[in-house]
Amino acid sequence: MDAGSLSAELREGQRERLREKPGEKAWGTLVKAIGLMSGTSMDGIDIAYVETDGQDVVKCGPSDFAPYSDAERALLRAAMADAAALIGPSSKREERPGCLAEAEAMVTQRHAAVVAAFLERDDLADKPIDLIGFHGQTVLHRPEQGLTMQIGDGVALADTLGLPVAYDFRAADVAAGGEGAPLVPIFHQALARASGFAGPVLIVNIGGVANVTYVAPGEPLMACDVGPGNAQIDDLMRARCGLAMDPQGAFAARGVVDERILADLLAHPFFRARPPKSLDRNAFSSQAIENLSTEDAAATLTAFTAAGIASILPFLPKPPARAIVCGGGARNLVMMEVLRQKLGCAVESAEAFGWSVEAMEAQAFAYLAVRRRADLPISFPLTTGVARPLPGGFLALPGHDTNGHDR
Ligand SMILES: Nc1ncnc2c1ncn2[C@@H]1O[C@H](COP(=O)(O)OP(=O)(O)OP(=O)(O)O)[C@@H](O)[C@H]1O
Ligand SMILES: CC(=O)N[C@H]1[C@@H]2OC[C@@H](O2)[C@@H](O)[C@@H]1O[C@H](C)C(=O)O
Repeated sequence: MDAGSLSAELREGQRERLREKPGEKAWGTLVKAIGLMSGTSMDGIDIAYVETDGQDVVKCGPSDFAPYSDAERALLRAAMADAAALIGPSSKREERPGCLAEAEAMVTQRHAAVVAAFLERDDLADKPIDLIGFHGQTVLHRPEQGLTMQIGDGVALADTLGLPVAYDFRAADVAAGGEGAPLVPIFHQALARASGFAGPVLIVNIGGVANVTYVAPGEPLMACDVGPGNAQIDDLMRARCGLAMDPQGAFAARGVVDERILADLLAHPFFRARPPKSLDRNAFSSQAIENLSTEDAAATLTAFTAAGIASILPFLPKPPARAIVCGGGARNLVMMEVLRQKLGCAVESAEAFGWSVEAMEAQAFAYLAVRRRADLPISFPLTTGVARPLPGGFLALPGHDTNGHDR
């Protein structure tokens, strides 16, 4: 079957479902999509269901999270170290040296299992899925060298699930001279527009790395990575206490910020660089906090993340009227408090607006998959630095090669 007849069959399936449910609102042009995100904190896989036209209409449904085991996380860390071998003028992003091939197979299989389990949910029983958005796991991000690598085999995932899969979303942007990240801003903009905020809004995502999106009526979408997120705090907690994170910021709350070390950390040239800009997970060293107590180190790293986020303020066209925080960092009470001090505006959790703290990125990749299918741009001059709005991602159809060619 070719790509055209497959999508015709999907469209027919969609009509069939609408016929079956006369009482339901006919979301004729909406695509039923699942988004999958394995973020830089490497804590696990977020999965979310979204119905969207890839533009203004976004209906978010159920979501879930599946943690990686310690062994899987160790394999991802080893893959990240092995990916560093690809840095250099002759590097090719298709290469999988060291344990990268094993890690990629694990990532693909775990995602397939997570989707299969998710589809068993009762609340998805009457929602046949049209499309999957598969981010994969970033193991290397060096846009200045034309290199960004997300492992995860989209073609294999499409075959395993028997569903179309959009994947490898960052490559086209980096190939066109962009930063390749962040990509979630166009989704943030859709949410913010639907909420009808009157003034400028700063959406702050605190995952492994922190990034922001600035949305203001009548102004172009603007976004960038802003500094470290939780990754260094997680590394500290794992190394010192065998914990996955600083729960609710409890360690940071008992510590004292080392202002000298904080100032040194903030002297990094990244914070003075104009956006667009993006970061590798391991861009910042944790050496400076090695001699501090765990509590003081956690307090200092938490303040570092919050100050990094605030460092974007001078680059914004107008001061934000409010900041909306998503990503796991929104669960860190100390982080939220320090952000309130540093941003000088109302700082609220995404949940205050009915948005998801945890599932936002997975939802975004469902939305971006739909944009891929519709050939709509996902990156923009003021989000990744790309010269003009650019679509991104490849589409794998079951039994077909990337972008629908028969195998
Ligand atoms: N209850 C909590 N208290 C403190 N920190 C938390 C809590 N829950 C989550 N976190 C932090 O959030 C992190 C996970 O955040 P998130 O899921 O947004 O990351 P991610 O998916 O890797 O994101 P990104 O791709 O944006 O880097 C955890 O590693 C942890 O540091
Ligand atoms: C290269 C890469 O994977 N970057 C991630 C990372 O995690 C947060 C921040 O750094 C952001 O730039 C991006 O992820 C989100 C999902 C994005 O593209 O918007």
